[in-house]
Formats: sequence, structure tokens, C-alpha cells
Amino acid sequence: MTIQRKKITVVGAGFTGATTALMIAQKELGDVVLVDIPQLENPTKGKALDMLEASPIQGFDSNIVGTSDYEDAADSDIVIITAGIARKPGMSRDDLVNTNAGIVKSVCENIKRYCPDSIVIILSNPVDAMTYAAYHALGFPKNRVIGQSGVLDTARYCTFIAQELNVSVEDVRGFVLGGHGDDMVPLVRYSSVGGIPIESLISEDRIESIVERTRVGGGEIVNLLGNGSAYYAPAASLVQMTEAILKDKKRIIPVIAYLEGEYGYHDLFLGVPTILGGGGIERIFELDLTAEEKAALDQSAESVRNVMSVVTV
Ligand SMILES: NC(=O)c1ccc[n+]([C@@H]2O[C@H](COP(=O)([O-])OP(=O)(O)OC[C@H]3O[C@@H](n4cnc5c(N)ncnc54)[C@H](O)[C@@H]3O)[C@@H](O)[C@H]2O)c1
Ligand SMILES: O=C(O)C[C@H](O)C(=O)O
Repeated sequence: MTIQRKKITVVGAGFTGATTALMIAQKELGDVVLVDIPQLENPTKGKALDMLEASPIQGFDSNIVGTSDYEDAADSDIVIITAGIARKPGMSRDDLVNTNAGIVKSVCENIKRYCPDSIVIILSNPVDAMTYAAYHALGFPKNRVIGQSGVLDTARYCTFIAQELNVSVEDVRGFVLGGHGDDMVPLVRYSSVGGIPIESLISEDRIESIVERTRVGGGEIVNLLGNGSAYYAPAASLVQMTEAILKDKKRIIPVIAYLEGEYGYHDLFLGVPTILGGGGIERIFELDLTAEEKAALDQSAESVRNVMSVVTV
């Protein structure tokens, strides 16, 4: 019997893509193929080789190759799309829609050809609309086209809660629903620390400021970096999703999923809690929401729909 290693392709070898490739290799989730445009073939090969040369020191046996040739990515189990431009201070994610839709669609043509059975995770922004663009370009079943926003937004939210209470991040539970924009919906009522609802530990105005900081968390990093956007926490988010799928962990994770009636929305990609396992998105949880929470989600869904409407599929 031959046991095949899993194969993970990361498209886009920039800040998020390269960081994701290294983290995946460090966790030995499989062999990694890092793809960028032909003009950047040598730097992409160089990044991959540099990572590989860290393997004897760190003790990981994943192979990593850099390429601009999708044949090297053939038959990948998972393809992660980070290709595209990132925003700069003063820009919104939605300003990237036209450029990145073109890039994502062209990348998907190659994925469709070389990795027809893969599960595809999209990171490129504006990510809800890019997941929609990818879904149509790929023609894959909806369980195999997944956008990343909820893991990152939830991680930011949980970081701020842990800082507020000076407790371990390991004991904080919560999640963020909706689109990956400034009107995303951190669900305070479903947030707890060591099982204790945060509403009984943190004052209302402090919770409100944590919620607000979470909503603009991406912009906070963009303003600090000055010339690009976050990549360490986004890469960690992609790795958590990849691990949940490859190890069939059936983790309950908020991701961008295609909705066909869930939460009252049709033909929309939006962040919702799901079971993520070997089949990709295996189930979507529909939570009972208060009128206020539903109104906030409706507003976020409306923003996503507006950006999606710009994308031709
Ligand atoms: N959804 C999220 O939570 C989230 C988080 C972080 C970043 N992002 C988004 O991810 C994207 C990438 O961010 P980054 O910081 O890595 O940017 P980056 O500029 O560092 O890297 C992007 C890479 O994509 C490559 N690329 C462009 N067109 C390509 C193509 N057709 N095929 C292959 N590669 C191509 C570029 O050459 C570059 O190396 C941005 O759109 C950013 O907004 C999303
Ligand atoms: O904010 C950005 O533009 C990048 C990313 O979506 C993030 O939330 O960090």
C-alpha cells in the first residue's frame, strides 16, 4: 500500500500566500505548491526554496515548490487563492473588486483544469464577492468553494476580549457572522469566557468598543503597516481551515458559504457558522437571532450584495 501525502496549492506568493505556505509546511499538513505569475517565477521559486531550507532546522518533512506552471499544482487536494492586490490606507476592500475579480477568475480557470476535485478556499478581497466569482468560474459544488473571513474576524474579536479581561485566549469563545466588511456582526450573545457569558463580565460600553474595533480590525492593521494588509493572522486562519478539511476534523467554524435560503438569503455568499470537514462545508448552522441581530446581519448582507452585483459571472 502506498500512502499519498496531501497536496496543497497556494496561489499568490505574496505576504499572505508565502506565510500560509510556510505555516502549512511547519504543521506537515502535506506538500505545498506555491504559484505566482510568470514574471515572478524566480522570486517564487526562491521563497519556496528558502522555506524548504528551514525544514532541517525546524524538523518538518513537507516539500515546498515555487512555480508559475499550474501543471505543478495538478490534482491538489486543496487550493488556496490569495492572488490579487491588497488595499492601502484610505481604501476599502471593495475598491479592489474589479482588479481582483479578473485575477480570481483567471486563477479559477487553471484550478478547474488542473485540480477539478479540489476544495478551494478564497482569501482575495473583497472576499465575499471573490468567493462568488470563484464559485461561478469553477462550477464546483457549493460545499467545495469556501471563503475565509470568519476565522480571522473571530480571532480578532477573541484577542480583544482576552486583552480586556486579561485571561487566556484559549478560554474565549465567540464568533463573527456576516460579510467581511465594517458592518460584520460579532455575536455578543454567543460569546463567553470559560463558559461565562461576556455580558456578565464586561460592561456594555466596553463590549461595544470591542465590537467596533473588531469591525475595523483589518483597517487598523492596514493603517499601521502603511503599504499592505494583515498576513500573519490571515495565514493562520487559512491553515486552521485547511487542517479542519484535511484531517476531517468537523470543526465548527464560521466561513463564507453559499446560502440558498439560510437566514432568509438566496444566492448570496456570507459568513455563517459551519461544520468544516473532509467534505468541505458539511453543514450550515442557522442560529436564532434577535430582531436587532437580524437587522445587523441584513445590513451586512446588503453590503455584500452590492459588491457582488459589480462582479460579472
Ligand atoms: N479575506 C481575508 O481575511 C483577507 C486577509 C488578508 C488579505 N486578504 C486579501 O488577500 C489578497 C492578497 O494579500 P497579500 O497581502 O498576500 O498581497 P500581496 O500583494 O503581498 O500578494 C499578492 C500576490 O498575488 C500575486 N498575483 C497577482 N495576480 C496573480 C495571478 N493571476 N496568479 C497568481 N498570482 C497572482 C501577486 O504577484 C502577489 O505576489 C489581497 O486581496 C488582500 O486584500 C484577505
Ligand atoms: O483589511 C484588509 O484589507 C485585509 C483583510 O481583509 C483583513 O481583514 O486583514
